[in-house]
Amino acid sequence: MPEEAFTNKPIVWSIAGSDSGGGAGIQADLLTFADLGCHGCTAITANTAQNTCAVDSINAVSIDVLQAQLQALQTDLFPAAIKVGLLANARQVLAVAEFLRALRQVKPVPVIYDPVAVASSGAGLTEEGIAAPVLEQLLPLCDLVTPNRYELEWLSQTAPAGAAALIGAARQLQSRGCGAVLVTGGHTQLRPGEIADLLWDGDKADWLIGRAVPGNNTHGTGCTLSSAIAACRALGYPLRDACVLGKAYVQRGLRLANSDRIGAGAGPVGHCGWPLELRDFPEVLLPGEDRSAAYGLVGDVSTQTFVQGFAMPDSTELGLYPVVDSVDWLQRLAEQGVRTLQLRIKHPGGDLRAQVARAVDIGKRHQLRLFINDYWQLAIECGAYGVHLGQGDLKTADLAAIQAAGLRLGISTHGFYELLLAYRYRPSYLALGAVYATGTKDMSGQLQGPQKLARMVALLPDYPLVAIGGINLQRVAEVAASGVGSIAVVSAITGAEDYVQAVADLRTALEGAVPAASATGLPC
Ligand SMILES: Cc1ncc(COP(=O)(O)OP(=O)(O)O)c(N)n1
Ligand SMILES: Cc1nc(C(=O)O)sc1CCOP(=O)(O)O
Ligand SMILES: [Mg+2]
Repeated sequence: MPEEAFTNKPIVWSIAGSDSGGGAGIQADLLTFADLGCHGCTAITANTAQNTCAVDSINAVSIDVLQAQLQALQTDLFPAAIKVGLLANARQVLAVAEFLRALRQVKPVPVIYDPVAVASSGAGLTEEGIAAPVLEQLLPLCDLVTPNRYELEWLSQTAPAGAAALIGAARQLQSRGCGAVLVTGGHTQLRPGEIADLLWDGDKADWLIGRAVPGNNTHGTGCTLSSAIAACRALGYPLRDACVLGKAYVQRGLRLANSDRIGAGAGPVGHCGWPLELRDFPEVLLPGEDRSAAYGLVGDVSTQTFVQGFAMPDSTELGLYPVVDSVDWLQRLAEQGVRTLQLRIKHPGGDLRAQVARAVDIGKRHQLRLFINDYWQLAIECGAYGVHLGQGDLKTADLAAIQAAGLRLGISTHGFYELLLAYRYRPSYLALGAVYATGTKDMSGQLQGPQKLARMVALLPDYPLVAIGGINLQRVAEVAASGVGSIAVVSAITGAEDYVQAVADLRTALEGAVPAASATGLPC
């Protein structure tokens, strides 16, 4: 039963070259895997002799030796994700592709390919003639390919000048059969001071914009990024979140290790632990914002950006936050002294406007923080306290009108990418879900669990944050340990035998709960 590895840590493989200087390749990959809580295994493709100044030689291992390593790993240490780096010649490309194809038949595993061809010093790292087997055999087996600008030129056979051309080249490369392409921005500053990576997933271009870090310790950034993404995939993060986290991990390494002095040339990027600080995370570019022209997104749907953000609630701690589907429920819960509530009518019957107006009236009489889900126009018309919108609504709702009317805005998020995107609007609160599976709404594929929740909460410790999804009395302590200031529930109240008791118990549990540094699952 090889795919059931005997391990309680996700196993990640690196199929890559050894860097004798310890800054890139296998050495960087193993440091990254360990740092992010994974066990790293290796299949070495080449033994390079290099230091921080130059690559003196590249010594490819034989196909037998490469296959022997892969075979040994497969029988005992089945991977949860694989990073592929330097492949020294066409024979290696074909052997790795053949192996991955067979492995897929056993169990699909995310494969992240960093198409290393040229060292940052400019030295060529592979034999001529590997582009064709890479494109034809390896690429279709990869979930993500992470070229830098030069590697993109090499593989797409184009010389993209400018952002729009980069998007075109990434599209073209992805159309060769891989799941997505992440073009790293270290070699091209499209705007001063910004290092932007482009993610093309076959559907949509996303720019992840980081800040340039002055300094020379940049060796191994590409290897570290791809191995961090592989580690995050192994830990269960979806691709977009894994890219955001990988970029944050590299940014943190650049920031914290930049005063290190290792070697006379470009020193290694740091490996400094799980990123928990917002300043290391990229900004997600919103289409239609001023600088989007510089990133080739002219003519896209217009988006409003908000320098000042939305009106804030009176407290960052919104407490117990029931989400209910009728005005009667609002009335009942307001009478129980609940202060934050949401009207979420998914199957409207009767006069919707009248229901929203009645809800707003109850809200005013009881001084509620009352959010109206979905119906933002009615919420504005009726003078509601606030509106709650999902990610899809952000493309269609008139956010400027909501803001101008002085309404608060809550936004749903599911994972790091959506959190960073929604945060760009500076809403009145951010909802993080779904913490657990729930019968109320199909959230499969968007479940976070308490540990991921805590890692997201750590980014915005002073911002109003709401946890939602499958939360009940037994889970309140675990959720509140993340430090989140509010807990939204549907069925724990509206499905309870005795809702009065349920409200009392949930409030007591929430008030008695304490944030715990250990909730992130990281060393404190
Ligand atoms: C507090 C809170 N968080 C998330 C949601 C989900 O909102 P949305 O994404 O708009 O999905 P629907 O609720 O409309 O199905 C919420 N309602 N409240
Ligand atoms: C409406 C909703 N939105 C979610 C999100 O994650 O965005 S989870 C969810 C359902 C919450 O219901 P319950 O408390 O019964 O699990
Ligand atoms: Mg909604």
